[in-house]
Amino acid sequence: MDGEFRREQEFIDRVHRRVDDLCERTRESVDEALAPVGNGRQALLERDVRVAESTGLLAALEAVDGSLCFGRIDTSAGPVHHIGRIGVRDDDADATPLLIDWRAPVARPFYSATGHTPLGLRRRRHITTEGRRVTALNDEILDLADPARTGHEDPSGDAVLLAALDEARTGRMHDIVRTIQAGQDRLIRAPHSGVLVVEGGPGTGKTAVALHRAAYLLYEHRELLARRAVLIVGPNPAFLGYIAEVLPSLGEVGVLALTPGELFPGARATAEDSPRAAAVKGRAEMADVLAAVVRDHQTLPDPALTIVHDREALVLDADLVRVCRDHARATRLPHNEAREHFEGRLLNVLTDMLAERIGTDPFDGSQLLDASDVTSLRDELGANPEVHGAVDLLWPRLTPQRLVAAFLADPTHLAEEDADAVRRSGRAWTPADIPLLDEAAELLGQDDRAALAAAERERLERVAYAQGVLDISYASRTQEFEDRDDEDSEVLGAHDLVDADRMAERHEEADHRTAAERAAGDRTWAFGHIVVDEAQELSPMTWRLLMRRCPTRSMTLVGDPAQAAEPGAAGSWEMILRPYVGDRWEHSRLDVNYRTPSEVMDLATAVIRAECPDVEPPRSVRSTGEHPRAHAAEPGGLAHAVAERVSAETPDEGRLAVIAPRELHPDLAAVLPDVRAGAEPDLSRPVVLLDSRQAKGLEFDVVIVVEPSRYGTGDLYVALTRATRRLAVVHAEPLPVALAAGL
Ligand SMILES: Nc1ncnc2c1ncn2[C@@H]1O[C@H](COP(=O)(O)OP(=O)(O)OP(=O)(O)O)[C@@H](O)[C@H]1O
Repeated sequence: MDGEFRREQEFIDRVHRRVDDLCERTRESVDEALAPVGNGRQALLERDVRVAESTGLLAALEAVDGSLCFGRIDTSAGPVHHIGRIGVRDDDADATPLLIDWRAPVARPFYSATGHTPLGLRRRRHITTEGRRVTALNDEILDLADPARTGHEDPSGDAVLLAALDEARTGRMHDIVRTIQAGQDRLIRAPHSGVLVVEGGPGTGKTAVALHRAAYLLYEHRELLARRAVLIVGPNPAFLGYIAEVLPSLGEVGVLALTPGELFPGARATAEDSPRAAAVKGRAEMADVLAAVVRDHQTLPDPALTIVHDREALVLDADLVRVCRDHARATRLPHNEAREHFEGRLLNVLTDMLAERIGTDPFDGSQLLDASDVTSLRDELGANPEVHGAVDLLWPRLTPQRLVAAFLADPTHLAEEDADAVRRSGRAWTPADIPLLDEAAELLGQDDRAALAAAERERLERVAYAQGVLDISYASRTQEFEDRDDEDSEVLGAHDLVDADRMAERHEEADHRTAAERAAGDRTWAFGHIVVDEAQELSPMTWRLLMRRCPTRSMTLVGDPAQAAEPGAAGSWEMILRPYVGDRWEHSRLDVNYRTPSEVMDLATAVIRAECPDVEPPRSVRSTGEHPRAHAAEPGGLAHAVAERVSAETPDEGRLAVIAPRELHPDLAAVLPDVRAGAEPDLSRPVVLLDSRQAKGLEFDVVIVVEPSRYGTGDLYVALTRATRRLAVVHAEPLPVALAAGL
């Protein structure tokens, strides 16, 4: 071990000792806090504070164990900074920063300095560790005039990146904090406000950038985002499982990840639509259709309704009810909220009718009832079940589920062929129904205001209580947890981990829900930031839903129109965004493919260009020398040919995916050992069976694409670009022409 190695090892040991120490003290603090305390309010308050502080800090510290420090920058001015997944301070009187969080401004040159623009750096060092042991140093000299050399120089500057890309896949996405490239870094650290669109071909790191950006924003705007949470929308459950560990490993917990089929609390999509039905349901015009459907429930009596009150028959005809309906509609309130106005006006009409009937002097026609008599009459009418029945009939209370289910059973306001496409027989919701439910909820509004007001009163009491807890926490903060204003104020404190709202929620149900968890159950939650992956797939109706969830329009949208399952489903970014943000959005491109070797990418490029000649696929950063191969199966022997390929290609380390049309899955699962066909593939297994939609966003060391002629071009392009090392194609049917030409 040379001197450079030894010094880095000593440094890494020191940081780990410090973190172990912090963990130990934090654990003790949790144990102490959890020990029985008296029933006194003060004791309980203090315990809440300590548990909240300590468990959050512990989670952040434990999440990064083993890969704490990965870089170092030596500045021309002299100071040296070590960069890590979290920031750590020394135990000395000044709490000197030992390790700088990768997101801190001081760390930025580690990612963006070049020989041309060294940003004040002399040298950049990548430190590779296995567990706590330093295994490699890779240095880049950024100030060529500086003669000092360490013997660990990496002249190409990309050895660490290429080694990371060559690693066997695990079925889980890993963070890229060690090797974020300058172009990616710029997007990760782009300002929080506004809409940022990141477009790029397969494997260009769009998902990685979006997730690291979320982590960066949670660091930069942690107060706001811990309170409002970040929503990540990904294409399918397998994808969300795949990315699940990236953010916690970066130390972030204020994140809610959902598929489009989970965006409406209280309903979950479990069925699939035909492409035609999904397209119809996704059109922006569906908002008008649903508004018309709601209006259809605000009916006029035909024939007239008769209400018997005190033996008087009061007749409500269409003209009278129309007046009430116009009045309620003029309030422009959602349907369930406007009902009260309808009911009020209807009662007035009935009261006038009744007063005239029973209160008119038969001799001179004057009104015998005074104002208080009329009020009593109105109250009596208001208690008459027949009046309630009439209101229920003419302006019923509606739930989004009832409204949308009734609409889908008998679709109205649609052209006949569209109605035929969306008419459903089953009861399960599909992903395309979710934005319809949300739209319906907007149109209907709440009808339980009394209950909500009571709940709000209770909540405010709990917030007041929790504020007391936090005030104690602030007054009793230790230096260890104290937040600092300087550039690397990375150690979390109670005020970062909890706020009064969140604390209040804990007391509501004695649970420990984060803002993200609360947001999951609240349709009207306004997120602090929304990240959408595979954004090219979302329909205009889903965009409407998402924009409602983000009134500040702070969003990161990543996608690749060439990978769209239904080309042009939502139109261009401009068409999507203009209605919501005008031209106030930024568009950027990533054009280096970090996943797919050039041999595989060349083939995928030929396939996509055959249909979309204008597509500009990304340039692969690696080549493996292994060309994709086609394997023709005997008639009837497809499954066995696939099984043979799987056994020949399964890597010792890493993952293999068989990507096949859904209808072939039962036959394939029957011949592939340990492989199950199902809606939610288990990516932790060495061999996984998927269809192309399920493979979106994922990657595997080896990919076998089965019967490619059955895919649309977008889906085939996705399937072909999932491999990090090798691709094989197995088919019994003729291959698509462009694919055959490239193999
Ligand atoms: N700077 C980087 N350092 C190391 N690995 C990287 C880097 N950028 C991207 N990668 C890796 O490249 C692979 C592809 O990245 P990612 O999945 O984010 O691409 P994508 O653009 O979302 O792809 P697709 O559109 O095909 O789903 C991942 O394994 C990711 O970790």
